[in-house]
Amino acid sequence: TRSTRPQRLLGAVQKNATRGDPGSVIQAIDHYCRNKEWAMNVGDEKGCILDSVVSEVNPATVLELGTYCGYSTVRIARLLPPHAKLITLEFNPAVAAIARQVIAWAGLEDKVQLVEGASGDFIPRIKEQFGVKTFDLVFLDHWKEYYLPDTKLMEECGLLRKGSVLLADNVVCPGAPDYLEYVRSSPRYESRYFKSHLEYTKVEDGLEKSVFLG
Ligand SMILES: O=C(NCCCCCn1ccc2cnccc21)c1cc(-c2ccc(F)cc2)cc(O)c1O
Ligand SMILES: [Mg+2]
Repeated sequence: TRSTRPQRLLGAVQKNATRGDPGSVIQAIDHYCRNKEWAMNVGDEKGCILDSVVSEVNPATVLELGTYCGYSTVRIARLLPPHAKLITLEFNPAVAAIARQVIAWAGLEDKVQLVEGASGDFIPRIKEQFGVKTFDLVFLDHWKEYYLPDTKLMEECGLLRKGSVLLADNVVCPGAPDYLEYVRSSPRYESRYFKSHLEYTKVEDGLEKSVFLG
């Protein structure tokens, strides 16, 4: 049977990237998705904005909602300090299996814990199951209609502290209008939009960075 897009993306990594070299994994994915076959990675342009936010926050604990093939997981994990932890959640087991191999090819498996499941079930269990108190950084890149309910759930579960940073992908395309309205109007967040483009295209998109004020 025909291979899947994630399988073909992994093939491009194994063919073109050097084991243990996260930069070459990032480059291999971007080259493949720009020249051969589009895929919904955060991409190189928004990826640079992601890099700058990760470097600024210098997080000890990171939550990523929406692993996909592990592109943004690799981008984030390669910048983390030695004992920092990144928990990433993927809904689709077949996609998660690809992401594990991409993360391993980059040599970053020790910094990353990939969990399979749905955010609504997973978020209330994080404290108890993963021994995490609060997250310094959350990267939202899963179902766009889940951004708002999951943010409220993280608040309710006490997973955010004064200064926690939420960074949301795709707030313009596909869009997360209710989430944007919430973080931009709530007195509990200081929000800023980083204008960019939908990965590998000229279509407008951007990242919304929102600092939780407690
Ligand atoms: O849909 C997107 N991502 C989400 C994929 C599914 C996530 C499923 N999932 C993972 C963890 C998890 C936990 N709980 C519940 C569900 C969960 C996405 C789409 C586009 C896009 C597509 C077509 C187009 F024409 C323009 C733009 C671009 C992006 O950058 C995207 O990120
Ligand atoms: Mg995205």
